[in-house]
Amino acid sequence: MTQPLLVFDLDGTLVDTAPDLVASLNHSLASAGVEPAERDSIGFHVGMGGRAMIERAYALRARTLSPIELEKLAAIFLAHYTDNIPGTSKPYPGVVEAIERHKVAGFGFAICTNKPEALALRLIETLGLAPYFSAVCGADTFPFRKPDARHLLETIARAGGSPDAAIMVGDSKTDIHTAQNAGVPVVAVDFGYTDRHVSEYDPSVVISAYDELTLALSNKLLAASRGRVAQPA
Ligand SMILES: O=C(O)COP(=O)(O)O
Ligand SMILES: [Mg+2]
Repeated sequence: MTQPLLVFDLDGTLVDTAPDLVASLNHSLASAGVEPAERDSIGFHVGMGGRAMIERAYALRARTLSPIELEKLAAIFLAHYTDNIPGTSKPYPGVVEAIERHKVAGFGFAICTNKPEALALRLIETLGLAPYFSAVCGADTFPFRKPDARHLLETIARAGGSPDAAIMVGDSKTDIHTAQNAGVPVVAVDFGYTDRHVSEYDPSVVISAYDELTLALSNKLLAASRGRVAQPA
């Protein structure tokens, strides 16, 4: 029997990276003489990568940003973020316990993130989480990325799993649509980085804390999807 698999998104799902992402954003803005941004003003853009955050900060100030300036600031952002990993980033409360109880029950684990793979690896290694994950696939691991179903399906394959024995856990529209495109059930956390409440994207289930990610819930989701063959959109 294929080992059941939990596939986690990273930013906003497994690890709360927002404070460090905003710190690196503000470092890059300072290099251009732009005043710092508040975390709340960046909103869900914090989960969309450095360029999206920089564009958001400039738009809030009605400042123009040329493509060249954007690339320059994005490089400054990335260097600062990389140099400071893990910063103050921490796994969300209860996530390690949820992983542990699934591990004892025979589950494997993978990460499917739109963070660059090297940054994702560095983050989970410095947080001591790397040994749990048999595959860590980022935005640049394949020629496609979430919401393309193949990002999730290839992550599952690398981890030795199967789409009909896998569950995605994510915090955003992108994660939910990726899982839906792949025919994989999806647990949405409601405490991550999202533009609208995750329930609006029709995930299999919404949780507000990791103690709700029980074995009973995972087994129920797997039982419901067993026998269905994933059809990439
Ligand atoms: O960094 C990003 O673009 C988003 O990362 P995530 O897919 O882990 O949420
Ligand atoms: Mg996320």
